[in-house]
Amino acid sequence: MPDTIAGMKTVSLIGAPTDVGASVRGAGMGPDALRVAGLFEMLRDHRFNVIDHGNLAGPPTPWTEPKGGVRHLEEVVAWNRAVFDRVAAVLAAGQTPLLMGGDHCLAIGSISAIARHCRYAKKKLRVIWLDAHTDVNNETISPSGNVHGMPVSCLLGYGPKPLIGWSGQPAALTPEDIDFIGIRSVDNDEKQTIRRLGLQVFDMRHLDEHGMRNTMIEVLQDVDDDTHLHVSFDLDCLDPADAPGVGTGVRGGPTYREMQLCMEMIADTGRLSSLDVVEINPALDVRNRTAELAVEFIASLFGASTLAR
Ligand SMILES: NC(=[NH2+])NCCC[C@H](N)C(=O)O
Ligand SMILES: [Mn+2]
Ligand SMILES: [Mn+2]
Repeated sequence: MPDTIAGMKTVSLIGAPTDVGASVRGAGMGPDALRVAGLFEMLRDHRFNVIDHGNLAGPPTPWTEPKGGVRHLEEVVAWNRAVFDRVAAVLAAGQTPLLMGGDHCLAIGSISAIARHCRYAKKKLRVIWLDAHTDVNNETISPSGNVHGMPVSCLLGYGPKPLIGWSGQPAALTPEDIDFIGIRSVDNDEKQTIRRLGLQVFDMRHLDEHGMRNTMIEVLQDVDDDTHLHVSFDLDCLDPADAPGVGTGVRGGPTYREMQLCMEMIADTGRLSSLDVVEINPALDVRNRTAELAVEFIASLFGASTLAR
């Protein structure tokens, strides 16, 4: 492994087996799919200490219709509370949290805990959001009411009341703290929010025109020694031809090679400090291919390039 991540000694796997923020069932099986695909062994083979904390507990998904524009709010709060508490504990122990979702609503708890940690540790938080979607809906504009389409709004302080302010500040993130990569599905009202907040969205058009290398140089330019880099990796960022096991797949994603380069360039900064791996839906997958692909990309993210020791 490159020396740059030598400081990252213990990776803590946290399973959050729920599809509470989605309307397609199955993302709750994501943590075990990642285990079966060998996530623990891969990290251990790359000389990390790895602790698997097992799965968090939370309420079952009730599969009710949205109320006040939000589906399953009470259960979403309960799951995120569990995620927040465990991610906070792992960070307090000086370990690197790797959240195994579960759907993308869990990024609310995960990134809120990380933002609070960064404030106390005097680190500059930067979030890289790898996704086909910007997930910047809220209860007034969401076409679905699904909270997995709202985590970014909640973290920016614009979501349903019970889901905002968890970091100890009105907003866990400011718009400059987050970069979106791979975007190709944005709802109409989300587009206005993106423009109003000036969010840094590197959509597929941008990747087509500038390539992954130039895009990542731009994204990573101000990452320095004081930066805590968090990656929120929604597997639907990939093309569904490569990653069929997702609930809201959108064709036209980055290629396998482009995604590998993205991961390697993040690894090269030596500043990756936490990770969400979300939206794997084994019920829709083909022989666990999507979880296996995720493990390959996570290996690159943690520094396992072809010529690394
Ligand atoms: N994390 C995800 N897969 N999000 C998909 C969101 C889809 C759509 N924009 C919605 O709000 O319902
Ligand atoms: Mn998505
Ligand atoms: Mn997402």
